[in-house]
Amino acid sequence: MTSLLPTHLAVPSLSLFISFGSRVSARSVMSSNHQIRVFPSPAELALSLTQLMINESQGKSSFSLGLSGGSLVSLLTRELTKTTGLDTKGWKVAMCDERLVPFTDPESTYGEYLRQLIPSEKLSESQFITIDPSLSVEECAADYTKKLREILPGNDIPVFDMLILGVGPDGHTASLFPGHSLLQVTDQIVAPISDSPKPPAQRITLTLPVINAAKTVVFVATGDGKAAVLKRILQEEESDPLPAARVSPVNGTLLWFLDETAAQHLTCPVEKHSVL
Ligand SMILES: O=C(O)[C@H](O)[C@@H](O)[C@H](O)[C@H](O)COP(=O)(O)O
Repeated sequence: MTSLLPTHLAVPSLSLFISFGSRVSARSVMSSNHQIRVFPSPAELALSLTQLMINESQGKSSFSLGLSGGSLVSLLTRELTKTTGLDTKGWKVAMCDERLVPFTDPESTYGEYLRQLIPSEKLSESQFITIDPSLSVEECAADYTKKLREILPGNDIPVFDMLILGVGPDGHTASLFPGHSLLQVTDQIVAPISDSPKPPAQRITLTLPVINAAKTVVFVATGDGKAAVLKRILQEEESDPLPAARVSPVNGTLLWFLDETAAQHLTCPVEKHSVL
């Protein structure tokens, strides 16, 4: 099959287009800037994701990347640490959201990337844009806003090259939770949250305007626990859409990277990929 994506977003893989059923909503229709890719296993997904990151950053003097926490950390770092010939010199890595805890706390997302990634020397600590966990959550969001504006100057809304997001079984993404007032924020690029339903309660998060300004947004979801919510996000037209369903890059590309278990309830068109 010929990919509709720009060549830098095409992933070298055996891919087979399949269309399931007839229940297709506007959200789930694949287009040149919206694709759902399904992999036989999380390992194949991670390999393809790494290839995508390499393709997108190749030949660029700088590559701004936002990473999420949760299960993504080990899925991604396991693959990145064994990738050879990776040129990450220009990479600047921010967090799509971060928990307000010291970096030594196992709950710290940056702390986890640090522990799992730095020993492999694929990235250095200085390439990460980190929060200051000694601040109050409001000050922390303001400080992180300043740091992001420094690395991504020139636009009212900073434009990341790539954001990698997870999705919770409740449909949250980054630290944007269903029904939360942060979903309405339009005048901040980083917002504080003190009542996160997923512990720890205090976090900072990118807001929807900055997520939707990114050039490429990749959602990663694996496992049974995500299957039901993915069907809602990708196939239902809800009057009050779940946070992950509100992600729709204005000028960018939206890619869903799922394993077969997470995609088990989808009846919309998807691309099946196998890279091993
Ligand atoms: O603080 C965090 O945990 C995240 O950054 C969060 O937004 C995560 O991406 C989702 O909760 C999915 O997490 P799982 O993949 O672990 O379910």
